[in-house]
Amino acid sequence: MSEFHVRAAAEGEQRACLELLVEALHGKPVSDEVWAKMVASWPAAGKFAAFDDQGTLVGIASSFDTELTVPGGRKLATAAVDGVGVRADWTRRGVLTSMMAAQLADLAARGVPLAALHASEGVIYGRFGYGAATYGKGVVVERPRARLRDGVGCDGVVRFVTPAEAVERVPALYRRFAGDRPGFIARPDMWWPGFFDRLVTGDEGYRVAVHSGPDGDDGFVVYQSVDVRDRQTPERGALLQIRELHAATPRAWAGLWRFLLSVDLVSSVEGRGRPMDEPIAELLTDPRAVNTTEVIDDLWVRLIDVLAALEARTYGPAEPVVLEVLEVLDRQLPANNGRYVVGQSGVQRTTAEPDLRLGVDTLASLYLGHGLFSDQVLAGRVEVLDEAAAARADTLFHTARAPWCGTFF
Ligand SMILES: CC(=O)SCCNC(=O)CCNC(=O)[C@H](O)C(C)(C)COP(=O)(O)OP(=O)(O)OC[C@H]1O[C@@H](n2cnc3c(N)ncnc32)[C@H](O)[C@@H]1OP(=O)(O)O
Repeated sequence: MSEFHVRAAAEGEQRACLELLVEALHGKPVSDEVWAKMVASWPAAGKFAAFDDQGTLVGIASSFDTELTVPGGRKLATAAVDGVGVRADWTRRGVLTSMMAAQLADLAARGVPLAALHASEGVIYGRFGYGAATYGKGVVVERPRARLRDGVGCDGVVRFVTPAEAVERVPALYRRFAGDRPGFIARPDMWWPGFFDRLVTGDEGYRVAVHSGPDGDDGFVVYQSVDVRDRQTPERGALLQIRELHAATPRAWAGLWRFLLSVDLVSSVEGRGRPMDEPIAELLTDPRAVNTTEVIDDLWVRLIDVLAALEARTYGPAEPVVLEVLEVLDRQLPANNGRYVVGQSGVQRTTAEPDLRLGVDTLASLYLGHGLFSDQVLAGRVEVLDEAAAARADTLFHTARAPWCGTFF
């Protein structure tokens, strides 16, 4: 069987890496025009590549450096893993496993405590220590039934901005509230051109509207209008599909929803991957105007440095628990193996007897506040050594707001 080796990608290999990734994801070939737009946001740095014994590229694992907001509001250095692919004639021979090992070792050596990604399939990344840490829901609001309660979202104004204004204003606006919720990531400058080129300044024709409240601009929505009428349903109006809706305050958020639900000739407003706790039904006189159409895993998180990650977040009001954390594969990041006492007054390594024992992938899925230790006990993913401990851990790790990323990378 042919051999392969993995190394950091070198300058000049970026386009081949992108072409391989796009092909693995069944996208269109990378034209010169597309490459010219991508080149600035697709550096060689942060890429591990696999080559066969002829030196031909067969796999790519890419990441960029960013920050992720953890419960309590601290922003922790994070590798956003933004492109993973293995050439179809090289899959299931350990190429991804080798690239993940190289990437994790590099991140650990550089002192990056977290990695995060959006997974193409739910079965790939658990074996590398990732856990599904945030979820999003799909919603469709039937506009004819959707009457807002009196006064909801009335104290601001919404205005369209041109594509050029959007490019100018929206990144700064996003920066103002990017730290708001566990799971948010900072969007580096190189993230935005791809977003605007694809959706706003290119052919897709998304509209961008900005909300202004008493203190100025405080939210924005990016959406497109899809004509779904046909001969059988001439009475139907358009479907508005939200791509992004972010706001600094609940009032700005409500004002943006008011705007979307006020657009004429619209039958429904759809959002995908919205926060699990987004209270749209609460705005309406008839909560049944809102249909939840799907729940999908959003951000997968990997704790590369378990102690640093646990120390960085805050905890709810409960007595401490001692967690025994096991790496999924000992050879990956063995320094993480051990016992940690976790409580409101801090986190330390300990030699005390453990209350709960769990894999680093399970801890990652609970880290940002999604889900309950108790449920993971039922799933056999948390071993209980002290019967009262799971309920304590539930309270310690719970967050008031559901974690959510809301940025696709
Ligand atoms: C963050 C992102 O970019 S997500 C996008 C990920 N990329 C894609 O989905 C593109 C299409 N798929 C691919 O390129 C490849 O199939 C990859 C990257 C998913 C997997 O690469 P491979 O080199 O085949 O993985 P590798 O051989 O190291 O497999 C390791 C283990 O994971 C399993 N595995 C890997 N991919 C899958 C999968 N899609 N479904 C089920 N099991 C899988 C393998 O069976 C193997 O299991 P084992 O250790 O029990 O034998």
